[in-house]
Amino acid sequence: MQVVAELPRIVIGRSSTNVSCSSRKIASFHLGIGRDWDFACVITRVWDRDEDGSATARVVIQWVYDLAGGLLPLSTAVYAADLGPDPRDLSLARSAFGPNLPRLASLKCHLDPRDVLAYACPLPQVKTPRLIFLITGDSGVGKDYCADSWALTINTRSKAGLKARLVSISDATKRDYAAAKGADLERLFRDRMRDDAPVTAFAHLVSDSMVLEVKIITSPGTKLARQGPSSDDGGGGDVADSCPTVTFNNDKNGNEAASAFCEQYLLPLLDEDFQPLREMVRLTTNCPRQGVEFRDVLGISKQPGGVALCNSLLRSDFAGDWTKVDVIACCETSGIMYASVLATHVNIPLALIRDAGKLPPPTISVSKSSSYISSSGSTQEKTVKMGTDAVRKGGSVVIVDDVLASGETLCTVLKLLGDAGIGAENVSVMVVAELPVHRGRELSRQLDFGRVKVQSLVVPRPQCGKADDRFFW
Ligand SMILES: O=P(O)(O)OC[C@H]1O[C@H](OP(=O)(O)OP(=O)(O)O)[C@H](O)[C@@H]1O
Ligand SMILES: Nc1ncnc2[nH]cnc12
Repeated sequence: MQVVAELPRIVIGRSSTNVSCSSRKIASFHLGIGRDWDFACVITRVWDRDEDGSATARVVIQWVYDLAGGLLPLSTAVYAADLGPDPRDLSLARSAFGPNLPRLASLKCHLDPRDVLAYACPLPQVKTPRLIFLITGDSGVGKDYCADSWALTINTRSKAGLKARLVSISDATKRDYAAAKGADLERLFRDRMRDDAPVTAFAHLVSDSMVLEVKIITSPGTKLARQGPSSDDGGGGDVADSCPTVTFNNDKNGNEAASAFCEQYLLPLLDEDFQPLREMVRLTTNCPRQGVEFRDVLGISKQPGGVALCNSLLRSDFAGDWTKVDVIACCETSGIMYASVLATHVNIPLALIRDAGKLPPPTISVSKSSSYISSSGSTQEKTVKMGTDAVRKGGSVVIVDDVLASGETLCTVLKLLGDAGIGAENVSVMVVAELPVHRGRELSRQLDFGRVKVQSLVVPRPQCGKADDRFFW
């Protein structure tokens, strides 16, 4: 652990036997922190090698930390090398890396998920929010009021002890986010948070979190009464392909209705059962090809109780009414496993969509681009088919799949259903795991399927052993 701080500059050496803060090393610090400093303070104490790990060595090291701790507030910058893994080095790392520290921590988390380079630097834990509720609605419907109420309800009532944090998506938030994630700040500033499809616009930017939209509406009379006639209506109004996760009617004054809504609709989304399912999705890097992160969603079935848990969540999380669903549609291969178990339990027939040549005629067909995982970089196309009698024209269909990634598979199924006379307004989608980074919702919106309600059970957990999973935001 070595530190050079400015005004006064501090060089702190911790080493056994050989004092390593030679003038050569100090010279190299010059390169590390620039030349605009006047002097460096070198703090060094030594112990004999055979006292490594002894009480004496511990006292010596503590002395260095105490002295550095006293001097750091007086410094303006720090040069750091060989920090960690001692957690006491964290404050030195903070001083050394300043506002870049969260970004460095996030990069380390992604590039070294198993913490092989534990000795490189003691970095803070990256806290990834498990779930983000985007509260939307026209100006004056009471977004701030409801957000306050719901955060309070979550913080006091969540059985899993999850904590909610309120954040407004201001320029400052975007700046913090860009610093932490290395995102393109210019683009974040440019892209307005679109009220008509905010999950689509936002989810890929926070791709380790589940993003859900809670839309607040009121009658025009209530809005007028609360806000006055001269208000500027900043919201998007009713948009044809708006598809919020849940909608809250905030016409009644007082907290009672908001709090009851949270209990009924939001708290179940924080159900503890989603967490084990999320953890069952293992990650393999560079599979099936270099640069690809494979999420083994089908592997849930290899874990004790995995299929049963998944099935029960698919059943209970569905925002619609299973008794009004005519058919569950699924596309080979992996989706069929989850769809068939679900179909058995909700007693609904399956419409199987299979590769050409695997279903008896008569069939209808559509061409399909490869899924993100199955494509080998090229744009391969194949034909998939469905029996003409698999769905009734105008019937109500739920598509079930294991993964939503690029959305190619989902859009193919939607096209096929469209050709069979099932309009987007009669279709819902349930997937076990969503990988927002591949922007499947965006593709479905581009192809005019924005009105289709897509629900996913989990966004697989970020592969960082240190993430604090009790942290809701
Ligand atoms: O959103 P997308 O990029 O289309 O990815 C999602 C699809 O990818 C997988 O199918 P795939 O046919 O690759 O593999 P499978 O045979 O295991 O179902 C998965 O089962 C989904 O259907
Ligand atoms: N299991 C998976 N992991 C990663 N990307 C995918 N795209 C489709 N399926 C996927």
